[in-house]
Amino acid sequence: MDPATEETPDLAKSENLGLFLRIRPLLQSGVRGDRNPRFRRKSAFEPWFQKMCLRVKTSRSVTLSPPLALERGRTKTEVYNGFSQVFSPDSSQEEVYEKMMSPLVEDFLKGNSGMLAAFGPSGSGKTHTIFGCNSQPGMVTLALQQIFKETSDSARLDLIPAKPFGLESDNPFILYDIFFLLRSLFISIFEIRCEGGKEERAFDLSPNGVDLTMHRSTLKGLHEVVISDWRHGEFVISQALLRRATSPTNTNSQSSRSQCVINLRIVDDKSNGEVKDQANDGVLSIVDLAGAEREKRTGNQGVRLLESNFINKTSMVFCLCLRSLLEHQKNPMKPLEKHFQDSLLTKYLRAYMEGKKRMALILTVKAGGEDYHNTSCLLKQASPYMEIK
Ligand SMILES: Nc1ncnc2c1ncn2[C@@H]1O[C@H](COP(=O)(O)OP(=O)(O)OP(=O)(O)O)[C@@H](O)[C@H]1O
Repeated sequence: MDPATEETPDLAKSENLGLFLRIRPLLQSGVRGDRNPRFRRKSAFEPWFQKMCLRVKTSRSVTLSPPLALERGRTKTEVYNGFSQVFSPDSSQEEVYEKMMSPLVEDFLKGNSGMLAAFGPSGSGKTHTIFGCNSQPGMVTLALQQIFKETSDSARLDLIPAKPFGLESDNPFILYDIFFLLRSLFISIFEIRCEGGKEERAFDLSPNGVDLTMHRSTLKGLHEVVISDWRHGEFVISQALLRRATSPTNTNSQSSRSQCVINLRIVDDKSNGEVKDQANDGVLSIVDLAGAEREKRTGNQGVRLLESNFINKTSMVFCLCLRSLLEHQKNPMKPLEKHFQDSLLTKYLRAYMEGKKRMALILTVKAGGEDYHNTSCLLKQASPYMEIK
């Protein structure tokens, strides 16, 4: 097969962890997001093609080349192959959604749990991918749209012939309401942060949300909001994000300073009044990790530096869990290390860290010459995860 037209593996059938790579477009110098003056000055004189360290080779592989200044040393061009899909800098949110998120949502609508986590250096586009903006809605909004579209479509199919509750109308809004008498969608959203270098803690970001405590892998006190349609869901999330910890740094004008998790849960048969065990419901978790950062690059000091240490530690623990899972799967004699205990996020995501539930990772990277080190570290570290079952 022509490598340029390689097909994305069918995520629903594949047993492997979905590992996606998205390359952020180069933002113009001085545009928010690239604020380190040292790099801005240098790159102003370089032609655009010299600024690129990462290029799409095929739909599933990339070529990483050191910037010219580094090339004189020992480093050379490397190819990273086997991603579920590589998204080029001009890929749209819809394209990313279609290839990466939609199979997880379809699985979720069948009652299965799943998780998508965005992972990558600070400023590489994790938050943009997950939440997007008004003109480019992200994975969460697009997922809500798909959930409400598919559920109202299936309501139409299931309910019109039966004419439930004696309704004669074929008004789709009425049918849609009928559907949600039978099923409800709940959203919860929380962040894990570390204030002033103290112990990490979880905070509910929903209205009237409180501090949360974790018992085993369950958060006590996490509030769920019932969602009536996708716009309502989008509104709840946008309000919650106003409460999320963000700060300007040298690498991102609005850098996330916390790990943020959104959970969607559909509950069936609300009308029969039975209280079901929530543990059996399918939950779709979407995780926006705070971006690992190098001190030299961010120039963080004081509180920002303490936050950085927390962010880097969580990223490291997350990677150690996946590394251990991979080694254990390759050699079952090798025990699965209990790294998940070392951070709140991995404790919460334990089932995923132990390979018991389906997950997908999207690695986000910047392709500028000055991003070579960060991009190279991430690809070296994370590309083996594509072998995880
Ligand atoms: N695909 C994209 N298209 C256009 N702009 C993008 C894209 N990805 C990221 N950006 C822009 O780049 C900047 C940094 O992105 P974002 O805040 O999503 O990074 P991040 O990885 O979440 O960083 P951090 O870990 O510091 O929170 C933002 O201004 C964002 O709008």
